[in-house]
Amino acid sequence: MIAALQERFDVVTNVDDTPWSPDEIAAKLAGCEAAMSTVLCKFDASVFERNPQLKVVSNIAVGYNNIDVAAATKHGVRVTNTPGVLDDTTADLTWALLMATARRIAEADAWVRGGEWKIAFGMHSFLGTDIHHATLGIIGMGRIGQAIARRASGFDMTVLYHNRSPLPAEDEKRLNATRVERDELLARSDFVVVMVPYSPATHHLIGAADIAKMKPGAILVNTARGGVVDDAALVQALREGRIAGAGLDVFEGEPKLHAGYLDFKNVVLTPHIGSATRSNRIKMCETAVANLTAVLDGKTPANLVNKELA
Ligand SMILES: O=CC(=O)O
Repeated sequence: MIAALQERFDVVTNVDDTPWSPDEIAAKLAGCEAAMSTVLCKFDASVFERNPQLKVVSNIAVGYNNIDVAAATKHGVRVTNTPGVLDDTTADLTWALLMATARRIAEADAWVRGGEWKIAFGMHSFLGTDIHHATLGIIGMGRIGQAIARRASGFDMTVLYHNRSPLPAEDEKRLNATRVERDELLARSDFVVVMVPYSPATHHLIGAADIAKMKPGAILVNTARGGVVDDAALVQALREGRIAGAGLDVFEGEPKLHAGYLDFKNVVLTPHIGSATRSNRIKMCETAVANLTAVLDGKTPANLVNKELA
């Protein structure tokens, strides 16, 4: 991908996944018209103030909470993202976490590797939670939420969802999903999946009071963004045995983790890998290149976040 960009542009790269600070980004972008970034790099207002020549920040992600979009817009900088291409990949990981938590896969794997398997079939060993015919509640029924719902039909699940606005009736029918209020979803679901973007409005959307409304045997899955779930509240609820477990791919302040999570075998942890398959990452990069190139060619990019700059 970098080679493709180099055919047309002078490219400065940072390929080793070490995030640059806003100050470093501002300095490295001196003279640059375009930036391409992962969610690791924070583009705050100072980056835009110090780089009036900048035309576009092309994020290689669907989320863009690493970018101060209001500041970008104020400086006429287009912000783009990569929606769509990663929906199925992220839905797959969400299901992997849901199933691993329900059936205690990580815990059982560690047990076998630790040489603890002495009796061939344990009548009471690793009893988990049934997924089939259970109720799945999805908070945030955008494209990824819908991809998660589609997968539930193979498990004969009841699918509830909560969204600001209801889906069109034909989509609800196709997904076999029913819109309910958030409290009802929390109270009825065996699996609660959060799939909303992070913003000040969704900060700690799932906090202590919400977890308290969940069924005691329920499992919470977050593959959306750290900060949407209040980690301290979740750790406390797990400590009190309020819910059966959690599958988590994203954390507040990641890669730092709330240390409490490490105390629980009924929590499955992955390091923000929702979109991490080889073919999907290639698609994300291709989309990001197309967005960036469109702006530099004076065209409206397909995935413009600050649409007022179209
Ligand atoms: O977290 C990854 C993304 O937003 O694409």
